Amino acid sequence: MIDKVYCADVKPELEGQRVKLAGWVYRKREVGKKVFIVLRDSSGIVQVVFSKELNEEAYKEAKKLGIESSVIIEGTVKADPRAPTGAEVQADKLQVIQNVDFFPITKDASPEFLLDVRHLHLRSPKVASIMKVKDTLMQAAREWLLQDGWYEVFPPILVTGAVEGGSTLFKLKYFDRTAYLSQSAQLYLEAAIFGLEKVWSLTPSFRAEKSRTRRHLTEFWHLELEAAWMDLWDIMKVEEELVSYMVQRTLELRKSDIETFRKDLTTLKNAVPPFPRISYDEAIDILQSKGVQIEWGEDMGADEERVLTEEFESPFFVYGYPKHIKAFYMKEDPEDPRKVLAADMLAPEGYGEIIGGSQREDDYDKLVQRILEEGMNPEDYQWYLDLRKYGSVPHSGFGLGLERLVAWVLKLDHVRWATLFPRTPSRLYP
Ligand SMILES: NC(=O)C[C@H]([NH3+])C(=O)NS(=O)(=O)OC[C@H]1O[C@@H](n2cnc3c(N)ncnc32)[C@H](O)[C@@H]1O
Ligand SMILES: [Mg+2]
Repeated sequence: MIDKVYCADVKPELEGQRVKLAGWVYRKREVGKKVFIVLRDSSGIVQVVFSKELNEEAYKEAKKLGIESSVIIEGTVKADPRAPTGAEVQADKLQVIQNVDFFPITKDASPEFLLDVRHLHLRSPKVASIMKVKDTLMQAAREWLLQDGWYEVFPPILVTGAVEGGSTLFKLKYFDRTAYLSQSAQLYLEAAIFGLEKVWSLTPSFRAEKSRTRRHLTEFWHLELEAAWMDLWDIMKVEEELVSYMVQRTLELRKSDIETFRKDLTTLKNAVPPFPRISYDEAIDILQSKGVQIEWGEDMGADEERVLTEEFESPFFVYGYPKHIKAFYMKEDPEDPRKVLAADMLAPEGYGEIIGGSQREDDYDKLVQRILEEGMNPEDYQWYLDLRKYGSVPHSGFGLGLERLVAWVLKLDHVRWATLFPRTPSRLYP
């Protein structure tokens, strides 16, 4: 490994020190007998100056450099308030690893072109910031889950049935059988709670969603929790404590990356428990009072949720949805058989649903009935039904869409920017 420092390490207090840097040419300009390079590495950028007077050989080589050329440079740190980071390196040594004559990404590149060359776009500082924020959100989640006594488990991705409706399953040939890509690890997490009680997983989930919205991917990263003995209200508290810790910790560790995307941090700072809670009934009343054409019993889509989020300055819950618009596994509300014990967490600023959660039906016969009502075959879910035969317990859980959380935290205009290689109905390459 090269004995180097990072661009972000080059600060005014290092004035006079000799440093070695390795990275890529991010920007380049020539002024008189000097070449100014903005060098990029994983930590950020720093200005590097090559001058004919200091070292003619390095200066001549620097003149030939193209954008994104990979280089190793050595030189002396000089504090300079005019430099982008307050200090620069006056280089006297340049090793060109690979010179690039033409880099295809230009300033006026369209979003679709950037996605066509996503493998090259990943290196941009803004994309790197998104991925650092996503990394920190998940590191924070792991911190919280560990200290709160949750076990990470590793459920299968190759499965035999739907969790969230058969219409969004990706089917594949599994030897002489049919398999599907997992829509959610939930059912397997429910099996795990009888030994571990509180479990979580981070897996890719797959939805053959034809909806082309700014919040749908066909493959997304799904953080899911499941807990024995918890009811809906318990799991909602877990959700708000986890999301609050993730957001506040990321604000603490990645503030400058976040501010690259949004200046107003109010809603992020407001993400502290208790999050506001409204019932589905209250949500319908609010929407109708704002002129939205929606009746009780109808599902809220992205547009309705966007309107609803205008009422809040923090994430909030909507609970108590009608049974017929929700999944088979959700427990009927004992106080109102038209409803289920389900709650979604919605992010403000128009982002809407980031978490779907519920208390699960723990009665064998009622679950069989719900499976039949949904037109599914109980035999396909025999293993899942068994969990209601051998020491069934009240239990609840939820799934958080990691890209949707990142999109809200950074105010991205589409979840596709929150994942390394987005998958949508029209995009499978690169
Ligand atoms: N363990 C559970 O209880 C999870 C449950 N079985 C489930 O999958 N619920 S969900 O369909 O609302 O999806 C959960 C979250 O997963 C995200 N999600 C769900 N679908 C998508 C798509 N297509 N693209 C991106 N993100 C998506 C979104 O944030 C949802 O709130
Ligand atoms: Mg949902």
